[in-house]
Amino acid sequence: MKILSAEQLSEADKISIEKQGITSEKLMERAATLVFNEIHKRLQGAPIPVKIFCGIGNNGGDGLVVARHLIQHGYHVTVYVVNYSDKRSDDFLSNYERLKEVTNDWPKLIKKENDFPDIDTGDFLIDAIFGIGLNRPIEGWVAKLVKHMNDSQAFTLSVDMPSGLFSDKVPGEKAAIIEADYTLSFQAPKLVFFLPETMDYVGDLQIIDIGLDREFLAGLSTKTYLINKDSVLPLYKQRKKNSHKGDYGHVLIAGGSYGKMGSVLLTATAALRTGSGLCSLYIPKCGYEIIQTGLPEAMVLTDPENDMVSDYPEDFDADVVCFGMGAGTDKKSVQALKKLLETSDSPVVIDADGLNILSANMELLGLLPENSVLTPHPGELKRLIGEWKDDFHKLEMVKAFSKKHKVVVVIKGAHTFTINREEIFINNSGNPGMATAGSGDVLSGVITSLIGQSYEPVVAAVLGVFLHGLSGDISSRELGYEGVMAGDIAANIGRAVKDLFSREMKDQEN
Ligand SMILES: NC(=O)C1=CN([C@@H]2O[C@H](COP(=O)(O)OP(=O)(O)OC[C@H]3O[C@@H](n4cnc5c(N)ncnc54)[C@H](O)[C@@H]3O)[C@@H](O)[C@H]2O)[C@@H](O)CC1
Ligand SMILES: Nc1ncnc2c1ncn2[C@@H]1O[C@H](COP(=O)(O)OP(=O)(O)O)[C@@H](O)[C@H]1O
Ligand SMILES: [K+]
Repeated sequence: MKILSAEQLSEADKISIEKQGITSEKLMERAATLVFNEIHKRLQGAPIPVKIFCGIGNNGGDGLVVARHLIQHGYHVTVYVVNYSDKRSDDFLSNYERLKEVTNDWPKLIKKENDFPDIDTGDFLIDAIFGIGLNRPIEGWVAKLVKHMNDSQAFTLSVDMPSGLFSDKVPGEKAAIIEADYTLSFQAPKLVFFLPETMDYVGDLQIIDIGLDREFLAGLSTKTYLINKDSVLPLYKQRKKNSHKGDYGHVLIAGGSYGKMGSVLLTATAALRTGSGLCSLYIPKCGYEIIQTGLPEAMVLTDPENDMVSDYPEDFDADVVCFGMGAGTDKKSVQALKKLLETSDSPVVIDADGLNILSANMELLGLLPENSVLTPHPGELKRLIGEWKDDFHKLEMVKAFSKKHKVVVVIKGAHTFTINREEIFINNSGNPGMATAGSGDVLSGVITSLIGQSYEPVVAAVLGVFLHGLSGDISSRELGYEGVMAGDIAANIGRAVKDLFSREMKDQEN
């Protein structure tokens, strides 16, 4: 699914109005009626106080349309106009007039702090103050109103965007922003909804298709995508009936150290669960029995060292190598990674201590085979590329890094971002149950396995991250967030693949 900028969305508005021969007021009516429908579906006529805060632009206009429909359906509605200026938009004004059709209660104007209404925790708030038109931070009494709404702890639904969020930049640290419980956003997701610094304001997100011109939307170019089931289904390669283990890749996983053999065990398990034909591990001697007992399906080669890897078997014929989990950063392990990079010309996957070794020995970056995949969490990323000012700056820095070193970078997090040169793929599967030791090791195994099965590295990363998250979702459904362990995520990868094809789940998602 494409992620669009505010400019692209405004342009899509204009074109759709022209091509569909409708007025902007009609488009507002259509969009806001869909918002009303969603609210009505959930509230089912409940007699709770609904307080709608409308700005004076088109986001406020949406709020007025929603208000009209709610009043018509018998809800207990109070409409507030957040009167921060006198420049009301045309469609706001016409919908302000149209409220007369359904009520004699004129909206209450808020012009200063004294006008703020009391808000009870049990109220249902609709935030239609600002949408994609916000062009500077909210200030003065409007900022205090935002705080008043947030402090109330009342359930808050934002129309299009939580007011105070910009679609294309991170607000300042002390900015006033509505903390929505639910956001109903028009037509396309916005990048800020997924960034670590701003995603908490959004609450649960639902994108509403307001029927903008399909042809125009299809032609819009973007380099940023939200990845859901529909995006990954076409990437998946069906197995051939007439095939054998040699067709599904031989992966080699190198790493582990004394006390940290579980990490490579998890990676190798995940690789086999993702369908690798053959899986070998290159580990220190101390791990031999652990792996042979823990994963009889895997083959094991040992390093001359007992406690860490210090070397690399250069004549070993693997389709893809993954290096780093549990490896430590000893000088000897630096040599091991160096030798791997010097001998390999096909893409490798580097995770965990492999990344820490790269950060401390930047000259090794030049040895990375083209299209290698690096899978840092934010801490590892900082060591690798340095500090960023905010999440947008981080994305620019990672794009530059990806271009310079010709690698794919997977920034792990609640929404994992896969960055390939200019392109950004934002993952939309997964849950907080996956915040548990070793789940990153599992992800490396999944991605490595897919590369071994001949997926392009960037495709392996995007599909692998999605499957890993989906497997986490299946695991949490069964075990609860707290109960999920990394091994469960590895164990459920096959179910995640099956789940990709289940229609029922797909329908629930949208
Ligand atoms: N296709 C779509 O996306 C549609 C969008 N519509 C709505 O239109 C909204 C955009 O409307 P507008 O462009 O009128 O903008 P907003 O309603 O988001 O903002 C209102 C105006 O306030 C001013 N402003 C910005 N920041 C301010 C600040 N900090 N303090 C005071 N004033 C400030 C700006 O001049 C802006 O035009 C969308 O978010 C959506 O809710 C719908 O009505 C119809 C379809
Ligand atoms: N709140 C969350 N929601 C979704 N996915 C998460 C969440 N927290 C962690 N994850 C996923 O779990 C994995 C954690 O990886 P990492 O930080 O490397 O952990 P470890 O080093 O213990 O393996 C990543 O793939 C990340 O995207
Ligand atoms: K809003």
